[in-house]
Amino acid sequence: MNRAAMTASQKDFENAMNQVKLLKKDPGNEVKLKLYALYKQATEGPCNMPKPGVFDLINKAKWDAWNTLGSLPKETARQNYVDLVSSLSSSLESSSQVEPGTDRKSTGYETLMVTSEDGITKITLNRPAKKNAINVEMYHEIMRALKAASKDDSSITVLTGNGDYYSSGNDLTNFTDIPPGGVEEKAKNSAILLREFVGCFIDFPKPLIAVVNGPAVGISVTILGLFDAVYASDRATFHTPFSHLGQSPEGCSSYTFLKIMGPAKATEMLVFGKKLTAGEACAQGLVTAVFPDSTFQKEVWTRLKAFAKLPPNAMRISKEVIRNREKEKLHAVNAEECSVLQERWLSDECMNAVVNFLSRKSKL
Ligand SMILES: CCCCC/C=C/C(=O)SCCNC(=O)CCNC(=O)[C@H](O)C(C)(C)COP(=O)(O)OP(=O)(O)OC[C@H]1O[C@@H](n2cnc3c(N)ncnc32)[C@H](O)[C@@H]1OP(=O)(O)O
Repeated sequence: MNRAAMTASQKDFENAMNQVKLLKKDPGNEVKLKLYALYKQATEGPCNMPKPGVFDLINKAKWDAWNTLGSLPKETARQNYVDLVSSLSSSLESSSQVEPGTDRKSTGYETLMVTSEDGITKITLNRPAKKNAINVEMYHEIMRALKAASKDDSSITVLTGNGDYYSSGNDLTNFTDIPPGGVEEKAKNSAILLREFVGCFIDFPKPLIAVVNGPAVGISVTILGLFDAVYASDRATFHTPFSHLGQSPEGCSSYTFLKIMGPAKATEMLVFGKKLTAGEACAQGLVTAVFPDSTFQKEVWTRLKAFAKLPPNAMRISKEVIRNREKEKLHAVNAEECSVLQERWLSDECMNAVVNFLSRKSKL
């Protein structure tokens, strides 16, 4: 009897492991850690591995989850794993039944909303609960959306944010997903991703407009120098706290900001991390126009719809004439900024700043 139950449980365990691979929705980090811990306990018994170092955030979280299970018997861990997967499968299935074919699914983007209407392709950063922080998936999706927009039949392209923030910049948890090659490989991959991401903005062929609906931080600010117009709500702020984060400027801002506002003002922002109000950013040339938050959407979209009626080829060619002679320079600046950052990401200053944010010791 006992033996039959154990055999059945082992089979269920294997089925459950397969079911996890087939889950359509990500169950979230907390659940994934529980699954990991139960799997390790069920297959290897109690955790007797040395505790990973403080910077090895992912392995430390895994170790903590496993270690918490103490001396839980292997069979119980196996059963708990099976129960957790079964509850997970039914809850994820039922939630997808409640919202069949939502907008996000139909557009094929997880972190963005992309619409095309009235000659305008609108790309909306859509992680409002995380202040539209740009995670790795969002970097890839923005590049995909820009490539699609460059070829669609819209005249202009707009980037904006959903919720109270435009974007809080790079998602600092991007730094916690360390590949087998360690932090050096992570820094190298991030530099490659960043270079490709910024390159898409440098090369974007149509008028590109930022509708800055709220505060903007880090890379969401620096790339504004590559936009053709920037409209801001008077609630928006512009903040590039690179020194606070042990990092250095990107998005070609080491070149564009100097041209836009001059070296003294650019240094205040990029080196000393001075946060600008929308009015200040407009006075310094980073922002095209500022509108009261209460009428922001109405005024901006009226203006954009009028722009989108202009002859698209003329706009595209005018942008080419204005921007093309700078392109080579911008790509060179982008490459240099990424290689400097690759080193910075490995510095104690940067690692401490990320750990402080993740352990909620510091906010901007
Ligand atoms: C691979 C390419 C790299 C490119 C290099 C790019 C560099 C940069 O962009 S540097 C700038 C990085 N950004 C930051 O340092 C901002 C960090 N965030 C904050 O300081 C604050 O969250 C805030 C001031 C933006 C907002 O504060 P508050 O209004 O108090 O809201 P919360 O802190 O409670 O945020 C809500 C929720 O969102 C999460 N979150 C916000 N920003 C980020 C972020 N940048 N990365 C990761 N997560 C972020 C925050 O953790 C909260 O999450 P929960 O605790 O789960 O609710």
